[in-house]
Amino acid sequence: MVDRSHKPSAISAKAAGPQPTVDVSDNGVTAKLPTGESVEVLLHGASVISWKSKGEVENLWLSESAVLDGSKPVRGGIPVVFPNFGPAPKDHATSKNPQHGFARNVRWEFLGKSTSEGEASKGSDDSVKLDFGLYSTALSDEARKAWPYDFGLVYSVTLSQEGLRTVLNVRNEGKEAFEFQVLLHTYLRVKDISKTTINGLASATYSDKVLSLPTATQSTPTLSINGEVDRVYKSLAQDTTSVLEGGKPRFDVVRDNLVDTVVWNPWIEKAKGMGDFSPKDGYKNMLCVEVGAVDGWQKLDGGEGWEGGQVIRSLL
Ligand SMILES: O=P(O)(O)OC[C@H]1O[C@@H](O)[C@H](O)[C@@H](O)[C@@H]1O
Repeated sequence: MVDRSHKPSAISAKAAGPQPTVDVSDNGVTAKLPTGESVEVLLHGASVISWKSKGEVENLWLSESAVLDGSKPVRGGIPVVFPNFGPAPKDHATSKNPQHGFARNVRWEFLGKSTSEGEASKGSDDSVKLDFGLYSTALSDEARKAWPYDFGLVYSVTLSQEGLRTVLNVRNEGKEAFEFQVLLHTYLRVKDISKTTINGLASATYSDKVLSLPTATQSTPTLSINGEVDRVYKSLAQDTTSVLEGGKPRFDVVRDNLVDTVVWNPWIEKAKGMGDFSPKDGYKNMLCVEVGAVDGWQKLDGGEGWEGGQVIRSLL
């Protein structure tokens, strides 16, 4: 029977409510939820450059002199590191690639958005997912020569009230196997690095680039940052790394199919040496907690796929 009561159904009542907005420009994509959260992604490197929680709190640190015109990687936000982490090793197929690979330094394609309505009964929120793609066919001849594999990357950035999810899907579109590393180089914004601590790394093995130590063990349950830090924590048992401010939870960074985490803060001298790092005392307001698969290599046979990512929760 046709319902002529004109009572809105639960579904249409929800659909009639405010919807997420997505603005696409030549340079990037911005999405905003009706509850106030927002995310901004540059097509250059598919770099997330802003993620705000309800109340307009910016969660990511972006250098005031970050170069956003596509001529170099973005200093801040979340650059995507692929297919090599750090300087490419001489004896590997990535050896001709730049530091941290090419993905953060090329223009990606916006593939589209999808929105989903939350269901209170399942404890889920409204969310908006933005998909970005990068294919070997879009690389310059020079970049293709340096790393001559056929690949397809899809990077999905999902904004919800719960937090920000960023997931990278890698496909080997060719016949020949290739090896890669992945890192989501997240610059978290903190109020005061001297009051910031990190939990979730206890007893983990790490390499320390500042002290040139190939192997060390995290002896304290909590890590404080009192100087330059550049460590690769490997094969972490816990999937969550927590950042606290003044002892209060500020961020949870949850890894999915990624077992390593880099902790980086350049401190005074290294910050001075980076032309695109400002203000120069900006190291006091940032902390990189970078989830990845960077210890050794992921091997992907022709036609195969791999996926890994993170959810960052802002706990204010
Ligand atoms: O200056 P880049 O290439 O963005 O790299 C920044 C830092 O990135 C971190 O992931 C590395 O562990 C550091 O060694 C490096 O200095």
